[in-house]
This record gives sequence, structure tokens and C-alpha cells, in this order.
Amino acid sequence: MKVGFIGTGSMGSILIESLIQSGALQPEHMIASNRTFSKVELLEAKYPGFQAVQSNVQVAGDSDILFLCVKPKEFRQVAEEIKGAVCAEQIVVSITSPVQIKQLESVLKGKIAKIIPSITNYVCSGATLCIYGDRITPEDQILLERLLSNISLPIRVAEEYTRVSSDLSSCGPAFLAFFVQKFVDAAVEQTGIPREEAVRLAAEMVLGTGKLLTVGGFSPESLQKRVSVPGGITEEALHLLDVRLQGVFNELIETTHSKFFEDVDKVEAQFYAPK
Ligand SMILES: NC(=O)C1=CN([C@@H]2O[C@H](COP(=O)(O)OP(=O)(O)OC[C@H]3O[C@@H](n4cnc5c(N)ncnc54)[C@H](O)[C@@H]3O)[C@@H](O)[C@H]2O)C=CC1
Ligand SMILES: O=C(O)[C@@H]1CCC=N1
Repeated sequence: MKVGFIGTGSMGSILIESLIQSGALQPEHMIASNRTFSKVELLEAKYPGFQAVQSNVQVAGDSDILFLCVKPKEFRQVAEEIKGAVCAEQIVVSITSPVQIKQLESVLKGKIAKIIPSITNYVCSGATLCIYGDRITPEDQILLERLLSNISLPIRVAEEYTRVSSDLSSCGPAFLAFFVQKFVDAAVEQTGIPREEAVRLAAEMVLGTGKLLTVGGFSPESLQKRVSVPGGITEEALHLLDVRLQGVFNELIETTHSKFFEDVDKVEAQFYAPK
């Protein structure tokens, strides 16, 4: 089985490297292209056997599973470019939320899936969101999920919840890192604690909290309750956060969705534009 990647930017290269490093795929079974060829050449140099090629059409033609890891504005052009090389037996995976499965099905003959990864997959953690088109069989779905389970927890979601699921799973690491940064900034500013020490403590805390919420049997609510000694310090600070962050997360979701719908409209315009 050959797995191909068109686009080896941030997310394409994370998928490639984590699939190799987890042992899920041998480099000899992978082929990739990228607009800036030097990016994909770096992967070829790092992983002997990995095949870097100049042509998207060659990647499309040689792959049993083809990951399209370009940005929404590049999808139509790439889809048009490779459509002659994609046949009905191939699995084609888009990793971007605003491109609808039906749009890809309208151009490409392959079996279409949308898989939204997360930077957390780089350390074989976090989810990959799985959304399937009508052509992809249950066996294909199992094949894909078996592959992805080497680097993540594949979770099926309805296409209508792709954006909000991606906010939690794929944008979430950036939001949480922002929280950590602000927490550390304040700790350094207010107390003079060395920054490195504060970052290390906060990072270990995030890791442990993730474990408590996944395998530790805690919910977000029960975890807060357990840490908050009645009448104690955490309780006071949680109250402050609750008051000051009133409505912030609703606005955050409104913001991601409004940008998403802008992108959906732009992609729609591309797919309905004359070729
Ligand atoms: N960065 C993240 O954490 C996540 C990103 N995504 C999605 O993945 C998609 C890609 O994002 P990134 O990897 O972060 O972007 P990126 O800009 O780092 O990578 C895109 C790559 O596509 C290449 N490219 C552009 N046009 C091309 C063409 N015609 N042929 C071949 N290669 C071409 C570019 O040279 C670039 O290397 C986006 O749609 C994003 O929404 C999804 C989940 C998480
Ligand atoms: O910022 C972005 O557009 C992408 C979507 C999910 C994570 N990063």
C-alpha cells in the first residue's frame, strides 16, 4: 500500500513524520509533493526511502490513500490538476474543514473522506476527526482509522459539527498554550519566578490534567470540585475566572465559525467558478 501527500507544510509534515515515527508506515511506502520542493526534499533526506516528487499528478496516480494537505484556497486548483490521475478505487482524504465532501466528490472519482488532524498527533496524542462521504466503504473507513490510530484517537463526527469539533481538537492546543503563556507571564511578572521553571510546572500540569480527564475518571466539573478545598484558594481564583471570562468562549466559537463560513463561501465560489 502506498500513501501519498500533496502539501508538506505544517500539518502534512506532522502527519508524515508521526506516521513514520510511530512505525505505522515505512518511508518506502510514502510519496509526497509540495509547491516549494525544498520542503519535501528535507523529508526525503531525513527518512531514507521516502519519495519526494515534483508532480502532484504523480503523487495522485501512485497512491492508494492520498492526503490533500493544502489550504482551502488551493483545493480547487489541486483537485482539477489531479483529477485525471485519481480513480474510483483510491481513498482521497482532505484535512481541511471548509472544503465540503460533496465538492471533492464533484471533481474527483475517488472515495472521499475528511480527516481533521491536530498538532497533538505529532506526539501520538489527541484526536483525528473522521467524516466520510457516501462512496467510502465501511472497510475503507476501518483501514483509515487503523492507520490513524497509530498517531491519535480517531473519532467520527457529523460534517455539520466539523468546525466546532475542530475548534476543540485542532485549534484547542493553541488556545490552551495561550492560557499557559498568560498564566506564566503573570507568574513571572508578579513574583519573579524563573520563566523556565514556571513553563515546566505549567506544562506538567497540563499533561497531568489531560490524563485525569481521559483516563483518570474526572470530568471538567468534578476535577474543579476536587481541587477546590471549600473556603480555600482555588475556589476564590475560579470565581474570578468565571466572572471575568463570562461569554468569552461563546465569542470565541462565534469568531471561529464566522471565519469558517467566510472560507466556506470562498471555496464554494471556487468550485462553482468556471474552470
Ligand atoms: N496547522 C494545524 O494545526 C492544522 C491545520 N489543518 C488544516 O490543514 C491545512 C494545511 O494547513 P498547514 O499545514 O498548517 O498549512 P501550511 O501552509 O503549513 O501547508 C500547506 C502546504 O501546501 C503547499 N501547497 C500549496 N499549494 C500547493 C499546490 N498547488 N501543490 C502542492 N503543494 C501546495 C504549500 O507549499 C505548503 O507547504 C489547512 O487547511 C488547515 O486548516 C487541520 C488541522 C490542524
Ligand atoms: O488555524 C487554522 O485555520 C487551522 C484549523 C485547525 C487548526 N488550525
